Parts: sequence; structure tokens; C-alpha cells
Amino acid sequence: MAEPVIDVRDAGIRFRRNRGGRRSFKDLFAGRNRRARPGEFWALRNVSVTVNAGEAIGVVGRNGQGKSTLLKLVAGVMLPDEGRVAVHKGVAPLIEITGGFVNDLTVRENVYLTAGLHGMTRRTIDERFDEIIDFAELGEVIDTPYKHLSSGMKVRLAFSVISRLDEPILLVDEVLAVGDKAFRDKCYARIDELLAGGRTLFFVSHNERDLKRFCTRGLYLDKGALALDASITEVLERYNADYGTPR
Ligand SMILES: Nc1ncnc2c1ncn2[C@@H]1O[C@H](COP(=O)(O)OP(=O)(O)OP(=O)(O)O)[C@@H](O)[C@H]1O
Repeated sequence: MAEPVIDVRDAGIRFRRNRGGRRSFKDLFAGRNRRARPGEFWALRNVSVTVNAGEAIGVVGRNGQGKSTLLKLVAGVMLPDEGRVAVHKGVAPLIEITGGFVNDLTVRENVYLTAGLHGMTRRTIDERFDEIIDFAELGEVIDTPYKHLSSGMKVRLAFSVISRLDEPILLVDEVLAVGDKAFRDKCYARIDELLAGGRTLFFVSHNERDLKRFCTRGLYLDKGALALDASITEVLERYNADYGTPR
């Protein structure tokens, strides 16, 4: 029996285009009206998706079409303005380089903090710590503040910690593109292992080969709407037909 782990129903989220995008005090009492106010736009609207445990989903679309926003809704770091997003299992989000890591804490402290926030006990972290550091190849900077790592090193740390969490749902945005090739290959081998172990994957990428490697199902976002939810092959065909071959 298929077991739904994510249920997105008619979800919509709107943003402001201009800076200082705070809504006014008066807006707080105006209710969540369904029309975007001046300067606002719907980054996603009328999106409905049900995901079953163990599915590997590739999210495609041109820049700025709402892919990262969809992942943030699933991660629970953003809330929809319309509709609902129900996530029934824990999420390991690899969605922003800086996500969750604290600049002034060391690499070691950040590993404990992030894994701890995802419910891992101190003892389990102790057990996995060396392996996390070895995978990230960051043995020499364990006691260095996070802010002094290069962007590639930050990605290594994030991937290594997040992929060692026990959360059943893994969200991977394009962060991996920053890593060098050898590291990327290692990450991909780990994602293979996680999928074989039954994890559910949301994968945002502009790389057709990677999408085909991991994903069976695709979501094509275009102009803030879900243009197609089908097999990854069909989704890539449609996307290519609309906009040419992705990089
Ligand atoms: N916090 C925010 N405030 C205002 N606008 C935002 C915010 N986050 C995203 N946007 C806007 O929402 C739209 C969708 O952004 P999103 O990052 O989801 O696109 P994407 O499909 O992931 O793009 P890319 O392929 O470039 O990563 C864009 O127009 C973006 O500028």
C-alpha cells in the first residue's frame, strides 16, 4: 500500500517584489485575502502534489519558477498563504548553504547543534561524528568557526551532516553544484544508498543526467504553477520542448 508522506493541497505563496517587503500593521487585520496586493506576486499557486514514501522526485523549471520555494514549503521554513502543506515524516533539508549553521560556532559545535535539532541523541552524534567529518574531509578544521570555511567546505559539511540524519525525507536543492566533482560523486553515491534504504527524495536540479539518475517522477514548475506532474522522462521532454535542453 502506498503511504503518503507529503500532501500539498492547492498551495499558494506570494512575495513582495520590492525591498522593505513588510506588510503593514493594518494588513495584519485585513485577513488573508486572495488577491495579491500591489507589488506582490504569487511565486506558486494552485499547487497540489501527493508524494508516497520512497518516491524520488525531480523538480525542474527555469530560474525563478518556484522550485526552491516548493522545497521550503515542504521543509516547513515557509508557510503557504493559501491551501495547505502536510508533511507526515521528518525532513532533512539541504536547501541553503547556510541553512541551520551558525557562523560563530565551530564545525564541531555546528555538527552537534544541527544533528541535535533533528532529534539525534548526543550519544549517536558521538558515534557518527568521525564519519561525518571524514566524509566531509574537514578533519583539519574541526575547531574552526563555520564562517571561515570556503563555500565548497560549507556544502561538504552540510551534506555530510544532513545525509547522516535519520529523517525519512531528504530535500536536495542545487547546493551540490558548488562542490568539486570528486565530492559530488561521493554525494551521489550516498544519495543512491539513501534511496535504496527507502528514503523519499525531492531533488532540484538543472542537470538532466542527475535528474534521470535519481528520480522516477518529475514536477515541472512554470510561471508559478505546476505545469506537469509525470514520469521524469515525460517531464524533461516537455521542459525541453518548451525551453530547450537544460544545462
Ligand atoms: N523571500 C522572498 N521574498 C521575495 N521574493 C522571493 C523570496 N523567495 C523567493 N522569491 C521570488 O520567488 C520566485 C521563485 O523563487 P525560487 O527561488 O523558488 O525559484 P527557483 O525556481 O528555485 O529558481 P532557481 O532555478 O533560480 O533557483 C522568484 O521570483 C524569487 O525572486
